[in-house]
Amino acid sequence: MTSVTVRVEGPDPYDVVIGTGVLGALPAMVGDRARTVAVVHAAGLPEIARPVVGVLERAGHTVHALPVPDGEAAKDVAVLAGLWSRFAGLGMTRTDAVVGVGGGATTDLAGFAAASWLRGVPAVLVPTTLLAMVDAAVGGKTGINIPEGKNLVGAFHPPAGVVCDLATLVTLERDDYISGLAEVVKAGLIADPRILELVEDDPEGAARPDGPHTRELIERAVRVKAGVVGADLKEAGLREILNYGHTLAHAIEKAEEYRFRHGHAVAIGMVYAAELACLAGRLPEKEVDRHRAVLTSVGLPTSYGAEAWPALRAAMTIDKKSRGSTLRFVVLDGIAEPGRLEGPDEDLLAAAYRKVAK
Ligand SMILES: NC(=O)c1ccc[n+]([C@@H]2O[C@H](COP(=O)([O-])OP(=O)(O)OC[C@H]3O[C@@H](n4cnc5c(N)ncnc54)[C@H](O)[C@@H]3O)[C@@H](O)[C@H]2O)c1
Ligand SMILES: O=C(O)C(=O)C[C@@H](O)[C@H](O)[C@H](O)COP(=O)(O)O
Ligand SMILES: [Zn+2]
Repeated sequence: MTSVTVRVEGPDPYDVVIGTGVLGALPAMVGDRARTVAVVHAAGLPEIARPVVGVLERAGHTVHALPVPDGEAAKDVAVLAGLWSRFAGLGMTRTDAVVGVGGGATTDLAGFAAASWLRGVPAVLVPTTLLAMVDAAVGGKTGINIPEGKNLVGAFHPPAGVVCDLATLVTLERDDYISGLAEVVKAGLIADPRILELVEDDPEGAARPDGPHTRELIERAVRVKAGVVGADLKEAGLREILNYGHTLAHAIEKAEEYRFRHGHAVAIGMVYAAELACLAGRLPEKEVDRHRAVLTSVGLPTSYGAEAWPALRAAMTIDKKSRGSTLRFVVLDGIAEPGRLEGPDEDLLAAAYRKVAK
């Protein structure tokens, strides 16, 4: 199968290579200057990390595999501090490199470890979940969680390259694959309606890594992300659209102590944002119905407990899009027409939540 390369523009442009058996692209991204390469990988994925280590060793690097906890548990300050100690022990200098292998949690952690070590060393990312391929590994947002909130500590640190080997997706748990579809659908809702049509025409196929349109869905979502972050790396404005659904989603993740899949939370959050826009007279009801239908069709949730509202409302206050005490939401005025809703009143916020509450 041939590969496709998506270029991400910005201060330091880089490539996202998508295909099967594409690890050969890694050495050029890591570069000749790196003597030591730290391969930070999810502990449960040694068989995926092994070929990464192998390809880099054959390219002449001294490679160290550094396992970290699987999933969201990796995005923790103690895990990050452990990596700093390992980097110190390996004598890593600014010409050395970090390679992150795993889902979005692992690439967020590895990226932040690279951003913070010596104030910044190169990071190359090898995402192994759908969500990490289409979203987390692209764009340079890195970070960890703290008990007070999701991704509250981090840095913008674009990778030197991203390699998406589609072969890795076959071992993903079904719910983890479906979680990634939420970010794919998000890309469709904010920018590329063809994504929505592909999912709506064959939701069962969209929910499998061997589906007929998997590659096109991934490529389209990566192109949406690349286009946005290439124009606005540091989220001065445009990039906020990638946060569609995330204001409520991050509050749900915090309430669930980060044991709730990110994509599942984003699915609920996007329906909430759609309900908000509808109640504010900006989005027709039929488009809210379309949100629910497309997300439900692939097995994503669209509702959450009614009793959770006070805690969720409190958690939304420190969303990164807030300015002072003013909450700001990404909303849609139509499909692929993102806008902002600033300082909605409390009755509107609560009324929209009642529409997603179960
Ligand atoms: N930086 C960004 O721009 C950005 C964008 C979107 C999401 N994120 C973050 O990404 C995280 C979610 O990422 P995720 O959905 O990939 O979840 P994840 O990283 O938690 O991975 C889910 C599970 O799948 C396992 N796994 C990974 N690859 C596998 C494979 N090929 N086969 C079998 N198992 C595999 C992981 O070890 C983990 O247990 C969240 O922390 C979210 O905040 C970041
Ligand atoms: O890349 C972005 O920008 C996004 O907002 C993408 C989101 O899917 C992602 O979950 C991101 O990590 C959320 O960022 P945050 O700034 O709200 O923590
Ligand atoms: Zn997200």
